[in-house]
Amino acid sequence: MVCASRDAPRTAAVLRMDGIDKRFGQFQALSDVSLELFAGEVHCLLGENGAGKSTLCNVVFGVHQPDAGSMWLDGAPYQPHSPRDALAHGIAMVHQHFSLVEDVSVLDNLLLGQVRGWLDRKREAQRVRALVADLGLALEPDARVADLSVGEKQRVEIVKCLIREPRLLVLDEPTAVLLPAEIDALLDTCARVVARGCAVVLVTHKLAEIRRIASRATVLQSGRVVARSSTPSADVDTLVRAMIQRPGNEGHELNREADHDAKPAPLKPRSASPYARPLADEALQIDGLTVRDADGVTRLEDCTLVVNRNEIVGIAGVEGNGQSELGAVLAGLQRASAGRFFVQGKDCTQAAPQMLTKVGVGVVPEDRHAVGCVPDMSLTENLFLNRLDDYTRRGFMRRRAMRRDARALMQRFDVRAASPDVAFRGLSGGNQQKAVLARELTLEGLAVLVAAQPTRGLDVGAVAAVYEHIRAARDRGVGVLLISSELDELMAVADRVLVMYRGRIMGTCVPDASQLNLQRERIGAWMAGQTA
Ligand SMILES: Nc1ncnc2c1ncn2[C@@H]1O[C@H](COP(=O)(O)OP(=O)(O)OP(=O)(O)O)[C@@H](O)[C@H]1O
Repeated sequence: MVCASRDAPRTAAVLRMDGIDKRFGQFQALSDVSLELFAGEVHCLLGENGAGKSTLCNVVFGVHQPDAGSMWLDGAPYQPHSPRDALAHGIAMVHQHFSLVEDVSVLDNLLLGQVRGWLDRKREAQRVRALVADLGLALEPDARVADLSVGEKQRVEIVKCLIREPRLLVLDEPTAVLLPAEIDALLDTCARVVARGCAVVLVTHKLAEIRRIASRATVLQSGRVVARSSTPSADVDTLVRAMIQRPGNEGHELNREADHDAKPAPLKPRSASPYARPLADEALQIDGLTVRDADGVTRLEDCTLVVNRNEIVGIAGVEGNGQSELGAVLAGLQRASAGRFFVQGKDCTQAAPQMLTKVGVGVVPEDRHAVGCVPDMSLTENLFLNRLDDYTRRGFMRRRAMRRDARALMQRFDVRAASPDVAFRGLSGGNQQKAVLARELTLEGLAVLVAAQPTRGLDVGAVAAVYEHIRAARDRGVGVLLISSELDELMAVADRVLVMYRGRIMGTCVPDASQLNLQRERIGAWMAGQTA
């Protein structure tokens, strides 16, 4: 546990922001935000999805220019007109989404845009190795980025920033896609970085991270600062309350308070029998699905399982153990090398995504940016992407009807955006996720929902709402396959949990609150490949 930064001596702020306003069209994303960031400190930025955290980071990093207010860097006026300008001023940022070139090496990615003229690769590789060792990170400069895990890619992004020796490092939700061990490593890196005198801004929804690392915290709500703390680990409850409270409905919002890690659904005791719920017919039947990659490596092996109507089946496992391939095959995005799957008895093994939509398969993909949306289209179009035909008459789009229905979906799923007409790429990360969920959960004739990491990047309130939507779908007869790397989530929501390891199903467990510790141990062993 590292907390060296907490008592760092106070000096003048590295960066001071005074009365920052930012509008997108008519939408006020930031209002009168003032903030001070100090060397040797981790400053956590908190707030619901769409509160303005990324926008604020982007103002600091020169992606957006503020409409009002001023910034001061080490006491001098600071008005970055581009990220390049921010970098030149010693400010670096890791965004929510990776910006690496997949087909080249780690080293090439690290040096991209930095080196002009002749490059001494050997010397640069040594410099990278030294920095990486100093930060306690495991990273091989010659590895190809495409072969790295998500956690390793995140490390490359961070090293890419640190190699420039910034005085301020902005990390916009860097842990959303990481596994627990990777998060630990990242927080240790943060602690080391601040110990060297750097200031760090960390955007996070995870309360354990605030407790562990934050020197200071600021809460944004609807673009305004609503709370600050210089002792965040002691004030977590108050900060969460400030984050989710709305003027006029405090009582209601406080019910959503959660003093744990952004996964607020309580664990409810369950019946010991997996079949206490009346079993109707099978929604999804998977029979011996096998996926081999281009190199002939088996990624998914002889996967056989059934998801019944009115049932949520969870798939647990460390990421990279075949879950992605299973999700991709069921979404029609990848062909199986062997085996078949049936949706309500119909063989869909060769079906394309459009056909799967027709037979009632909703898919929340793990990477919504790659397959779940079209960023340049509007929010409305993305909400109805899989049913645009329903809104087309004689070759014309019925835009008014679409907009009306989009508004209704936005309200029902709490998708917060200035209007249904905004470009999807303009939505906050969490609101994009909510929009994809809204589209898939409201698919007409939904029979099977395949949801991979559906709560990734969502705030505490939104996570609870997603669990409710998934349970409601189950209760109206949908069979849900919930793929998640969060064991707590699966134990709270799923009726059965299957554990995958190296492409195989290792075991099944019916979550039971009275045996939770025992079950977690067993699942942990399966996740590590132990069968006994
Ligand atoms: N380029 C843009 N164009 C239009 N609106 C935008 C743009 N960028 C952000 N917004 C809007 O500003 C608001 C704040 O978004 P922001 O991404 O800053 O939220 P956030 O707090 O980071 O949320 P999350 O936790 O979901 O990532 C959102 O309503 C979003 O739709």
